[in-house]
Amino acid sequence: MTNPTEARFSAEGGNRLVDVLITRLDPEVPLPGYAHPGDAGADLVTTSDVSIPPGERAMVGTGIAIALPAGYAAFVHPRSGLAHRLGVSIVNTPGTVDAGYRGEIKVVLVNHDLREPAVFARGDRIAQLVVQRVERARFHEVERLPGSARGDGGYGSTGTASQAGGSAGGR
Ligand SMILES: O=c1ccn([C@H]2C[C@H](O)[C@@H](COP(=O)(O)OP(=O)(O)OP(=O)(O)O)O2)c(=O)[nH]1
Ligand SMILES: [Mg+2]
Repeated sequence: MTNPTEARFSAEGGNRLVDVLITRLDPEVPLPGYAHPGDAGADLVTTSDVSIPPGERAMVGTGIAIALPAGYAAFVHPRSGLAHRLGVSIVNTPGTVDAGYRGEIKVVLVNHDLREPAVFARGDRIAQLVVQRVERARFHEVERLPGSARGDGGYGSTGTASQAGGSAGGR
């Protein structure tokens, strides 16, 4: 594996696998692990014990650094179990790890619960990393954009009621 910037692939089940170089900044942390075949996210652990007071946030280290191939990014996503059980998410979800980033992957956890502190021990799985192919845009400035069915409607313009009956104009 001499050129980390060139994507190399293999296959496993339905997934295309891309090789990603990784170093452990903390020799005791496990490599990011996929819990099941086909899972999109590989779990990341915290290297420190942390207690996040109600409504507050904390940046935790994961003890790993990676070199993604060019054309890839990794996204740090929350774990749904922590969200459901504890009210814990990630402030900047999903966090973006650029292909050129060689520092430690860190996670900015937030405790949305307003009563209980969120307590994690070193080695607990606190987030998941999703590696994805990404495009970069070439931006072409124009006077007028082409028309579309949506136009400038957004921010709830379609309402919340079911549209199964085909009625337009939501509320
Ligand atoms: O959850 C995250 C998000 C980012 N990063 C690292 C990798 C990423 O490549 C770098 C910069 O992230 P981002 O571009 O989101 O932060 P910024 O505030 O724009 O910082 P910068 O000015 O360094 O780009 O920080 C993490 O370790 N975890
Ligand atoms: Mg940035």
